[in-house]
Formats: sequence, C-alpha cells, structure tokens
Amino acid sequence: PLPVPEKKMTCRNDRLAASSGAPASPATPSGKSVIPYDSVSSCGSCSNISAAVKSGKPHNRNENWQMIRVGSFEIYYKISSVSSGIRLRQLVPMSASGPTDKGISNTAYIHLNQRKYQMDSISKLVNIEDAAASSSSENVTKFPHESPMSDCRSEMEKYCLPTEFGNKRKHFSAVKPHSEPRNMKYGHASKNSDCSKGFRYNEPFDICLLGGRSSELQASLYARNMENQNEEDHMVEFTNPEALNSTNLILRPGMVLLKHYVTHTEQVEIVKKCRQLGLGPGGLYQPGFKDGAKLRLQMMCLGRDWDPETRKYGSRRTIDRTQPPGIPHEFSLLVKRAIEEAHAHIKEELRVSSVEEILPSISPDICIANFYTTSGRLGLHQDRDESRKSLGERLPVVSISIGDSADFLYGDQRDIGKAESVVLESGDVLIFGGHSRHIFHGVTSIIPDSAPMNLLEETKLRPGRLNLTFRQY
Ligand SMILES: O=C(O)CCC(=O)C(=O)O
Ligand SMILES: [Fe+2]
Repeated sequence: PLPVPEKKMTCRNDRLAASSGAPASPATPSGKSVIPYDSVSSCGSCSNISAAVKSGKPHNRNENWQMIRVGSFEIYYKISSVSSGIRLRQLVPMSASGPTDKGISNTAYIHLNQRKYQMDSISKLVNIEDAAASSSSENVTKFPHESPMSDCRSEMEKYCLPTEFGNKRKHFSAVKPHSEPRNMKYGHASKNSDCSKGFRYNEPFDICLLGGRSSELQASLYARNMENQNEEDHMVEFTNPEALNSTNLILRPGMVLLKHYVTHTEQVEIVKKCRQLGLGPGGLYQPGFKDGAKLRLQMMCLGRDWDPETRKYGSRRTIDRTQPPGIPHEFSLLVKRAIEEAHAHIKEELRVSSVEEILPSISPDICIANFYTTSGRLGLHQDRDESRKSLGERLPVVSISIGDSADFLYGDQRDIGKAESVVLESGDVLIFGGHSRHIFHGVTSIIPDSAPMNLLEETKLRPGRLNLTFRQY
C-alpha cells in the first residue's frame, strides 16, 4: 500500500479561493459551496437533450437542475444523457439580474481572468466550486450525476469503464475483477465498437482527415462554429489576478497536472509527426487479445515496443516484427521541460528542495501513443511493465493529451467507485511518479467536440484524442 500523504497538498484552486476577490459563496447548511436542489435526488432519466432544452427552466425546482455559486454568480447546470450513453451537460449561466432567456446550449463557458473554462466535466465544476469556497474535494461525490441512471447501461461495462462515468460509481463495483485477466491493462472492446469496425489489424490508421475524407471534420467544425456563436451569449466573466499564473495542480504526491502546458504550435507539430509515424512501418494499429477482443484505441510504440498481449517490452513488434520508430528528439525535450516545470511547481507549493525524491526525472526511451476515437476508452490499470529498476525508483510516466478532452480516472485501487477523476484537455501534461507511480488509472470517456478549433483547422485531426505516454524502461 502507498504511504498516506502527511500533508494535504495545496492545489491551484486553494490559492484561487484564498485570493479570490469575489464575495464568498454562501454556504449550505453543511458548509458546502455546492448547493444542490432539494428535489434533485437523481439524474432522473436519460431524457434527450432537445427535450431538456424545451423544458429547461433553471428556476423550476421540479427539474433536475443544480446550481453552483461562484461569488455573486449562480451557475445552473443540468446533466442529461442520450441513449448512446454520451453524457451531455447543459448549463445556464445566470447573473444577479436574473436568468437569461436566450435559450440553453449544450455546454457553457466561463471566463476566469481571460482563461476560458468549458464546464463540460466534473472536474471543471470542482474547479469552480473550489474557486468559490475552497471546499473539500469530497463534494465531488455529491453531484447529482453520481446518481443511478441504470437505463443508460450497456453490455460493454462488464469489461470497460462506465459509459456515463460520473454516475453513481457504486453501480460499477459490480464489475467483476476476476472476469478480466489479472494484469489486464486495457478493457476489452465490445465487438461492435467503432474501433473494431473497419480497421484491420495491420491497416494503417490516419489520425487526420485530409483530402476527400474531410467532410466529417468540416461538418463538425461548422457545428462547433455555430455552437460557439450561441455560447458567446452564455459567458460569465470572473476576474482573478492569480488565475493566469497558477494553472498547475498537484493532484497527489508525485502526481502533477500541468494545464495547457503544450503550446498550440507544439500540439500541431506533435499531431503532424504522429500522423506521419502512425501511417508508416510500426505505426498505429488496433491491438487485440488472444481471444480476438480488441482494445478501444489505436496504438503505436516509439523507442521500444510494448505488447498488450504479453505485457512485455521488446525491440520488435510481435504482430509484424517491425521495429518501432524512435522517439522524436523534440518530444523528449518537451518531456524534460515538463518535468522541470513540475519540479518548479512542487518547490513553490510544498516549499521543499528535494523535488527529485518526490518526482524523479527521466530520459524517456519509450513512448506509447494512443489514439481514441470518440467512443474510445481504457480500463483501469497500472503501468508496471517497465524494468524493475525503473519501477523501483518510481520513475514517472509523463502523459500528453491532444485533441478532444478525456475523463481520466485515477485511484489507489482497481475500483471505479473509489477513484477520482480529472478532465485532461488538449495540451495538458499529466505526470505521475514517486508515490503515485503505481496508481490505477484509465480513460472512461472522450468528450466529443472538445478539441481546440484552431488545432482541428490546422491539422485536420479527426474527432478523438491523441495521448502520448513517455516512460523510461
Ligand atoms: O490516455 C491516457 O490518458 C492514458 C494512457 C495510459 O494509461 C497508457 O497508455 O498506459
Ligand atoms: Fe497507463
């Protein structure tokens, strides 16, 4: 078992709260800044989004609306889902002058000192909640979308993480650990997942939609443009002078999230490079297991091969004996820079000088690149196939996210009910080493249409998420 942290980690949001110029959020009887409506005892149903739009009256207590307060603002939001199991969240920002009557968009944005926050995830709500009242993270489990929504379930969950992660997780503790191979890193894909359709084992997978195949992307960009137009009407401005400088978070000892660390230009370069490598020898493929089940992602390894079937690293791929491409030098430099940034942040937050003990540095010699389509996911697992030395020294895994955001789950056990979650957005770097090296982690869902527009326009990255994890063998 991992040692319990002696000190409560301070996070960016604690500082935000302390320094916020906004009036303090009125506390609930329980002292929480999240004020759920009494009537909200469950998400209620899988009402589809248009039905919710029609009936959406944020002040109607008979509906499943919730409110969070940030300073003098009240933000109303509603969780609903569609039959495909994709969670949608509707938000209606409301100012002191009363509710807006301009309709409701699927998502809403909040401006916090020029930084645009999309309220499209649990963690975003938590961030705002923390900013308002520095409340404890246990509030996360109190959100209404933790409530049962069993009619949204699908067969897949036997093997995979919940489709609507964020619903009551207890429900999923029924997932039988013994139904999976002991060390299984990835959840099995269902037979009809889009990953298993249409892509043969050795067929190259293009992460970009270029040339004649761009109509899907064009349609998605057009829809996003229209949506943005609408969302301009739903923006709430907050001013906090601290916010711009404090975008890094210590999630746990040895686990640091650098928000929006990778610049737009770097993201574009990474996409281009990964596309090129992904289409070449040793490129992207959809890995599978002996029993024929496929993983819900496309994968390629750089530097060294990792075989999901044997869980071993090797110099050649087992599937076609190709040698994995090397790790581009710029990637390695970025990883080193990110670790330095994390060190600086740890020093500043925890006032310690021995940062290497908390989070050791690495010279990455392995990169696993995963591409998740919007239905992609990855079951809870530990990364523990690296060398005994590397694991013993708890050398970190450095994970870079690009494209659509992901609901990322992490915890001490392979138990979804006990795991915490954070949304990883395009440009985020998540580092977990030291005491967090052996955490269970996974991706429960990819949030559709959440990638930065300019990234899509410049790269034609297809809907989905590119993730690179760097390790030192
Ligand atoms: O996609 C992610 O964020 C996680 C990937 C991962 O855990 C892995 O490749 O081992
Ligand atoms: Fe992993």
